[in-house]
Amino acid sequence: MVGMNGGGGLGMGLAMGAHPLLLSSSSQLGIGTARATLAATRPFLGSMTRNALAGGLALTGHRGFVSLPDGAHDVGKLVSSATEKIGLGDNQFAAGGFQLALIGGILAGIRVLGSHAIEYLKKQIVVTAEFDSRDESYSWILNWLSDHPYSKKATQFSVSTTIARGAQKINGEGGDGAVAATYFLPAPVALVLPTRERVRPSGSTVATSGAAVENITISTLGRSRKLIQSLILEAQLKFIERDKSRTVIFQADQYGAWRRTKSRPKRPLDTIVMDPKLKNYIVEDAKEFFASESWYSERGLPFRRGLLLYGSPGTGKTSFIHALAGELGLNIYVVNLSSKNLTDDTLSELVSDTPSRCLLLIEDVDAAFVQRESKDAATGITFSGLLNSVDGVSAQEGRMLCMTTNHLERLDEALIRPGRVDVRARFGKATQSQAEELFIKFYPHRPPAASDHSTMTSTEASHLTSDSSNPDVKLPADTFAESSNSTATLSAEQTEMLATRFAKEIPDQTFSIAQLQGFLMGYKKAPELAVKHVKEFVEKAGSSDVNGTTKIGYEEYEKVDEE
Ligand SMILES: Nc1ncnc2c1ncn2[C@@H]1O[C@H](COP(=O)(O)OP(=O)(O)OP(=O)(O)O)[C@@H](O)[C@H]1O
Repeated sequence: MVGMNGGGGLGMGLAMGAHPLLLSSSSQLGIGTARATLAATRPFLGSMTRNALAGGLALTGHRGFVSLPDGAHDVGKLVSSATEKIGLGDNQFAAGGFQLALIGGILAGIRVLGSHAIEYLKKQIVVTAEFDSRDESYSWILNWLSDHPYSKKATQFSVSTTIARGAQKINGEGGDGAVAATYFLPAPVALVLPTRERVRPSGSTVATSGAAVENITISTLGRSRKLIQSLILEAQLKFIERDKSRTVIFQADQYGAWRRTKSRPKRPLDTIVMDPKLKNYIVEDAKEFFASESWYSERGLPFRRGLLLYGSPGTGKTSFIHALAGELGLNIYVVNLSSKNLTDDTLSELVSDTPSRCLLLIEDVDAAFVQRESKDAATGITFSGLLNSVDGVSAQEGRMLCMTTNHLERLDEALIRPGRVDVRARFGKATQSQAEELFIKFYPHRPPAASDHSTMTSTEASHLTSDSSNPDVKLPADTFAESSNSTATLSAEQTEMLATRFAKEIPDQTFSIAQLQGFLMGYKKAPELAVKHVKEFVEKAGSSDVNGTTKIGYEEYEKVDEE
């Protein structure tokens, strides 16, 4: 390789001999001798060529220019006779320039031919596969490389916060944490000749392109593709195996292609607080849909289903779709209609590029359009473009379109007509029983035991909550045992009692689950304090103090935590 590069440098230098700049420079360096020689006698043109050649070499920084290879003499003779033939022999300057150009051309030709020959040879003896970071196969290979034994010995790493899988995790995965996940990715060493390269897509600049693109190239010696094929298959299977317990989320990138953005552990359906009948209906409907492809094809119906979830912010629409995807074992493809990069064509391509079994999610579908009018002139998509993508001929069979909106009334009827939307579900604010359910799910508790002596009596519990507005209320001593995590000491019965008291204070269908959850977050380890302060929270609702995240009685909480 080094040799090839060295040769390349020499060829370049000589090819540049045809360049006027090099010609004039050459004059300074060695052409004086050449001119004298030329003036004396033409048969010495060869030596002029040699001098010019030496000048060119000197300019390229080549140290060995004084000892030219023998072949150069032959080239010189060839060039001299060519100069004679085209009648430039009388004009020294023209002849000199022509000679330099010719030599440069010949040697550049040799160099190009040489690199072609090497490329050809490489193709004969090396099989190469290239993986682009814009494609999912890149993640398979990265994952495979990072798991491979050689990577454990790797001494070079790159650190990434954008690759959600396929690397040794050092800090929480997939956008759930406050700090971006960070991974050690082994830099490839010679195994089957993998190389990794960071490139910027052609035509883009630092200012215009976002992230640079990376390539991994894997080469194996020999002519058989089998090794690389089995490696790719192994990498893919390994990756799929890892994904089984996770929901992968894809988003359109700036080039209009799907890009895996994160993967999350599957969200269990029972973490979603909602009307159980509605939950069950949607889940069963989706399961039935995915199991009835032949039913659709027998009737000539497009094998697609549309689901529209509408309701106030923070009522669980998006969370439910994530849980549904987990339940069905599908990945989610998210389209952001407000994206400036999205045009009718890219949307149509994206929709047709989704896999045959997936959830296609368009969030806040009202955000881009009010009725048929585009909200923002800069949005590249039209209403008819959206409709065409949703149900055009290119729309992928076997996918479920899920749309969410906070404003059903703003949607054009055409978008939500049967055929495009088959199931509409309203997500309302929390009922009292949902507030109670949320409380129980929020605080972990011991499973009920036959003889539980440490349980709080119902009198204690009612004393606590009936006096919840009283700051001097005495909390039962055993509720806050030695552990700083007081919830660990609560039995199921205690938690249920507290939950009932909590829910009693929550007015029906006034707060979203997100708001209530935000309030409880202020008392992560102290359910009793949550109950104590819930009345205050409700009274202050609507004021800027209560946005669902304010910690009321923070100092008190800290005190409890220290005990
Ligand atoms: N019904 C629910 N069950 C469980 N958690 C919920 C529920 N509703 C909201 N949450 C919690 O509140 C947060 C926001 O919920 P989510 O994004 O699903 O609401 P949304 O209805 O999609 O809101 P938006 O309309 O603003 O997008 C999440 O952390 C979620 O866990």
